[in-house]
Amino acid sequence: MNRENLAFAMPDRNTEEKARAAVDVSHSAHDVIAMTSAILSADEFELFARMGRLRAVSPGEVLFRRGDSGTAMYVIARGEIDLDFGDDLQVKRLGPNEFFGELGLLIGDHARSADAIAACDGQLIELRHHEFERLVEHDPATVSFFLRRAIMRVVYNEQGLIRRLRRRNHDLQAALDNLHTTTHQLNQTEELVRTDELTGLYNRRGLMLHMQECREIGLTTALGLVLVDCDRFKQVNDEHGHLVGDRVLQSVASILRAVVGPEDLACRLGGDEFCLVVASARREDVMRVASYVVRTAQNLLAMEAEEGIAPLICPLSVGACLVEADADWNAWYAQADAALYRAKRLGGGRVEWQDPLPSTA
Ligand SMILES: Nc1nc2c(ncn2[C@@H]2O[C@H](COP(=O)(O)OP(=O)(O)OP(=O)(O)O)[C@@H](O)[C@H]2O)c(=O)[nH]1
Repeated sequence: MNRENLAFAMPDRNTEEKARAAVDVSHSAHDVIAMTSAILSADEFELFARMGRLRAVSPGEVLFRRGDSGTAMYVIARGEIDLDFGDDLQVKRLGPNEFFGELGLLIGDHARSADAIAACDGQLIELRHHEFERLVEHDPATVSFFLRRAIMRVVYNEQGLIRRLRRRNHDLQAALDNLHTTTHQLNQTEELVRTDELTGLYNRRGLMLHMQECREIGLTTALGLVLVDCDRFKQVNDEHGHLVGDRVLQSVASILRAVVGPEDLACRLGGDEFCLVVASARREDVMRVASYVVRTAQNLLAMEAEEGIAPLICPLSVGACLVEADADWNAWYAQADAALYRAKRLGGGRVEWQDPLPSTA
């Protein structure tokens, strides 16, 4: 190689001193930085310049792409090269006297870990894998120093990568924890939106959402609907106060909770009106549930009367029916309410059944 052409590229005193310092392998921070830098010492540069070939590059020229199999190392004699490691890793810009692609020289057929692209006009020294033996024969001491530097650089880069991965892992874990917390809060909020505050049963909104979900999963079988209304509840409030009235409503909720199966749903529709959606298409199952509700209230009332305590419950009127899962809530309610109305008219504290009403369409 013409040494005059390379005169401009020879490392200056500073660069050389930095690299020389790296020859001393005591592991001070400074040494590690010098050893892991890509700036060649004067000896290294001279050796590579003597044994390699000059290659001119123009801006944007691609030397290799990530994943390409490489068998050459490059030393920058003039100009700048960008190494792009992809993802969100920072592009590394190398300048004069720096080297890259060393694993191509040292081990040959090595998959490149970055794109190498010329940032401007420049000149590179190219050394191929098969020339490695020649380098060793020519100047084993400098090659040995270069090898040590190359290994340290790989280890240093790897440690940097591990640190970055750990940090990213930590960030991901924090984001995941955040997501869990938010999901939990959303679930809690959704639960609150669906729940009646006083009794803990589903509220009307919860019932509507439940019906919507049943339709979305394609539930088409008939269901039982049990409409429950307190008898003379206003009187409880008037005679014993609102708090006692609240406690009575909570007792009704407890009876409903006790009778529902895992597939059924208990709901407070509002005021002193409740309902049960029973997952059965059999009249006898629905009537069993409805009768249990009325009888339990009656039994509790009998106990109260014996003990002469403030009311914990009141008589309940119930209307029961079978409804089509795909019919709308108004049709369900109208059918059950017809039965409930009869139960009230007959004096309350009883169950009435209603077959499907004639269609009004
Ligand atoms: N304590 C209490 N009372 C409520 C609540 N919500 C509604 N009420 C009262 O419940 C009463 C319901 O009265 P009505 O609809 O006349 O029912 P009722 O007195 O049971 O009459 P019948 O159903 O005909 O036997 C009203 O006085 C409402 O103020 C509540 O959350 N707590």
